[in-house]
Amino acid sequence: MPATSPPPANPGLRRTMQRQRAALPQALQAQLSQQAVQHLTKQRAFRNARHIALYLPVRGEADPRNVRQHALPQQRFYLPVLSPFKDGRLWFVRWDANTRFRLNRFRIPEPYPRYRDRRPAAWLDLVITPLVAFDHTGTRMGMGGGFYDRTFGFKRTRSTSKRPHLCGFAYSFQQINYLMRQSWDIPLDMVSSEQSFFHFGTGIY
Ligand SMILES: Nc1nc2c(c(=O)[nH]1)N(C=O)[C@@H](CNc1ccc(C(=O)N[C@@H](CCC(=O)O)C(=O)O)cc1)CN2
Ligand SMILES: Nc1ncnc2c1ncn2[C@@H]1O[C@H](COP(=O)(O)OP(=O)(O)OP(=O)(O)O)[C@@H](O)[C@H]1O
Repeated sequence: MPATSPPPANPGLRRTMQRQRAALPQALQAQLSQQAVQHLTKQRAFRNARHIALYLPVRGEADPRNVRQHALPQQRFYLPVLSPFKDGRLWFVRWDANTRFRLNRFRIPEPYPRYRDRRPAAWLDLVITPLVAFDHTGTRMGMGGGFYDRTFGFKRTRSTSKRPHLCGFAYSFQQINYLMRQSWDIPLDMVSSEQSFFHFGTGIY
């Protein structure tokens, strides 16, 4: 990798992958998502996790919502909310039967950002992340807002604690040979797709 600053993230690839994702027929989205849910929920990383962040899928994203059907009694679920402080970070707010939703500025439903329902990012065990593309080293390309990278930036320096584990959730066609890792990128620890479950690195989950 060159020592000079990296080129900007590839907007052409991002758009192509987003379009391909949105073009999947709905029944196929549901079927592939269900298989990825099965792979994920068999993992020790899932069974050992108590506080788990999911996301509500939009525009053809793989759908992790049925993960909750495999919930163990002690598990609690959370959803990302754009921080009301407009600092480009995500809050994670409890998702249960009482959660009320509104649309955020990207027209994605999110829980009302009630401070008392919020769990700091560092106190989550497992974060299921949406993604546009990923590679075999765990590099993630997202929607381009930098929200997950900013929110989990603390993982870079906290080498003794691997929590929370970041697990991408995707269709296998979203795997790309090689994504340039940017200086701010926080790599994924795992990815679940309909074909496989990937563990990157050597961490014990
Ligand atoms: N389902 C889901 N929820 C999520 C994310 C996500 O990727 N998927 N996010 C992941 O971070 C956060 C929201 N981030 C987002 C960032 C950009 C766009 C988006 O649509 N961007 C437009 C450009 C819009 C603009 O510039 O105003 C685009 O891509 O065309 C959407 C969500 C939190 N919630
Ligand atoms: N820790 C950070 N501090 C400051 N800026 C950041 C940080 N992380 C990302 N950014 C900025 O966010 C922008 C978008 O980053 P990137 O394209 O990697 O987003 P993404 O991971 O695809 O998006 P998302 O996480 O929202 O799905 C970059 O231009 C970068 O400058």
